[in-house]
Amino acid sequence: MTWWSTDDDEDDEPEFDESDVRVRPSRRGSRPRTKQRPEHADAVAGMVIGVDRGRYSVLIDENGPDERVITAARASELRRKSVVTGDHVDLVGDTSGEPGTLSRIVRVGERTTLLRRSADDTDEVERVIVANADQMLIVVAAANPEPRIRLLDRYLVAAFDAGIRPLLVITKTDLADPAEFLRNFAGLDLTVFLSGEDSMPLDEIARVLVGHRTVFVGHSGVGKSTLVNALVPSAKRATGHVNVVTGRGRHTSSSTVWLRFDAADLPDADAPGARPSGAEPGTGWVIDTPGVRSFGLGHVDRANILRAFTDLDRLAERCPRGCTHLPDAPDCAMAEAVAAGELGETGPARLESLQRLLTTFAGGTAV
Ligand SMILES: Nc1nc2c(ncn2[C@@H]2O[C@H](COP(=O)(O)OP(=O)(O)OP(=O)(O)O)[C@@H](O)[C@H]2O)c(=O)[nH]1
Ligand SMILES: [Zn+2]
Repeated sequence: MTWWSTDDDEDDEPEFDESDVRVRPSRRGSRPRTKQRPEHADAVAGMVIGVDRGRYSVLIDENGPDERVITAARASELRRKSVVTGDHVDLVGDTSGEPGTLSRIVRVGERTTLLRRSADDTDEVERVIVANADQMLIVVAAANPEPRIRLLDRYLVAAFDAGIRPLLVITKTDLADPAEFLRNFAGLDLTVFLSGEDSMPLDEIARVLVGHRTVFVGHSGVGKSTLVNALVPSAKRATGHVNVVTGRGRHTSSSTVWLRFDAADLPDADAPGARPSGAEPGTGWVIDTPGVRSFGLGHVDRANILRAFTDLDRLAERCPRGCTHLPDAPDCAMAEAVAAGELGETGPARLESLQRLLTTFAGGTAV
């Protein structure tokens, strides 16, 4: 997985039934799992950044001299294999991107992460939001609307389940002090940015965006658009109904919008001495989710929640078989270790967070 300990073996990775081919080596190295299709040896690599009625917008030669967005369809040989935004794909046919041309996607690369949601918590049918994002930036307001613990829990579970590292931005700190709210999450290893009307921590956020694909999520009215526009000034023109990604793409019906983040585009980046904290130059992706109104978690596997709490998860093998790890679980090794102070000062808060998430969201059998 992408951000927690990777020393466990490969069996712990989520299994995506579509991942039997890969076009890029995974970060785990290159096990020879590729099904070679020599007939497409000359295929061009790209990344899907929009899906609209069976047509895919694919970015080719990212940051290169021939960068372009082309339109593609799925080759019939892919059969029922799905193609979603964020997928790394291989293309054949006309990849020029000239108006009216259509390329063919012949391979889909193995996904490192997959962010999904259900329609509601009882629905096990999942919809993919984005593949291969490695961070989720959760935007919560300190007030107006009031922050809600359960809502943040919900985002965290979605991130943990996807194998994505969560980050938190608290906006509107000029209206209220979020300290009390944040105390509920003290046990989590969560990076928190505080943002107010006249004090947006753009350089600090920029530093975590460079080199990453970060999905932005947040409830309506929390100031997500304000933040996105500040981080990606060119997005200003793009808010509303037309989503321009690189100036060439138009993607209206997918629930995600890919915006290129470039640290050099931040306000005052060129003014001498204007950036004492100095965001590293570089680019990344801000993936906005204007169409995502809710995060149903009917598909979530409790093992994925546990895995986000590496220190506690390790103790689970000392638990009685079928232990729920909840407050009423007899002889739970986690509770015993925390009570014995084995997990340090933040141990109790971490266990409480884990129990809260397991109680509220985890389906499936006890592990
Ligand atoms: N006081 C204060 N107001 C803010 C701050 N950030 C955003 N706002 C205001 O909050 C309101 C909502 O901001 P938006 O950026 O439109 O919120 P959003 O999360 O994109 O909401 P939707 O557009 O409904 O998805 C706007 O009136 C903003 O000006 C902040 O840090 N402090
Ligand atoms: Zn237990």
